[in-house]
Amino acid sequence: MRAQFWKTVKMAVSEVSSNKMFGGFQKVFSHESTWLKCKMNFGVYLPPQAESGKCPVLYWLSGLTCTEQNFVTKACAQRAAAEHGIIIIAPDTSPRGCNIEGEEDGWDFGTGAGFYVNATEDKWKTNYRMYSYVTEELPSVVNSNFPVDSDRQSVFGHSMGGHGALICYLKNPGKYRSVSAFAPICNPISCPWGQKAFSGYLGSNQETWKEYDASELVKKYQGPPVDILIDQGTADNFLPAGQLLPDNFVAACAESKVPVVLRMQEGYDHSYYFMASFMDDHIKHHAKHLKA
Ligand SMILES: N[C@@H](CCC(=O)N[C@@H](CS)C(=O)NCC(=O)O)C(=O)O
Repeated sequence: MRAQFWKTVKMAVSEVSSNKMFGGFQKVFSHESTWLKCKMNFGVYLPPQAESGKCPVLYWLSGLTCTEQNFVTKACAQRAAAEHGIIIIAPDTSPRGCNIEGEEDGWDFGTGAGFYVNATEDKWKTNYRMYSYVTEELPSVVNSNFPVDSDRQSVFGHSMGGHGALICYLKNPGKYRSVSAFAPICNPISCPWGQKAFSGYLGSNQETWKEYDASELVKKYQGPPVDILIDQGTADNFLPAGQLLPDNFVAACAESKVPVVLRMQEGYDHSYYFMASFMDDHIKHHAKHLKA
């Protein structure tokens, strides 16, 4: 029998599903989140290399309306993760079932739309703390339950989660080795989705919003050299709708001399079909940094 030393650690998680894939396992676990005060699911892809030793870890943050299932079933990330020996963690996008009035009223706020911020408004602040959940609680759960090399972690994501990845990276210099995003909401304080979410979770003082806006945060970034990769489809209908604003982020990066590669991908939309098409590139980008 192969060594599975990490299974001796006390498990604070319970397995929901497990499917062998590319020699490793795509699993889903649930746990009781202390920070969010509810039960949360997260996906874990364990590459074959995780059977015999520790592997670097890549956190994926999904977009509006998603659960952990969207990435697990539609992103086509497992083949490259197996090839490079990287564990991928894919959490849900918000707390669920907290019985907060208005939580289920729309698809772009409340359930499925946590925006990776720590809410400060009374109604939301007890549960909607996705920033601390993905940067602190979840990594400690993951590090204590899976064969993770915790010094080697990176983050990427899509849309709301692409922005989440950028802010997790920019707010924590040195914590993540690399960052990338698909069609991120680059400047939430200047777009309808972001303005709705930030006014709801953070209140009316727009100065506090800047602490969670990548185009603002990059202007004051001081940390290790950055190598940001962003893919954006030209046929993404949220681009002309002014929700994504990649040019604002690129301009802010130029102002602060932070290098960024924005690739405009001809004819691709906002969907997981688009992301699946470039997923290998993103995992290769992270592998370069995680294994350096
Ligand atoms: N409300 C629309 C748009 C929401 C949307 O496009 N969400 C993106 C993230 S911003 C997504 O990943 N949807 C789930 C999927 O495509 O699997 C819908 O529910 O389809």
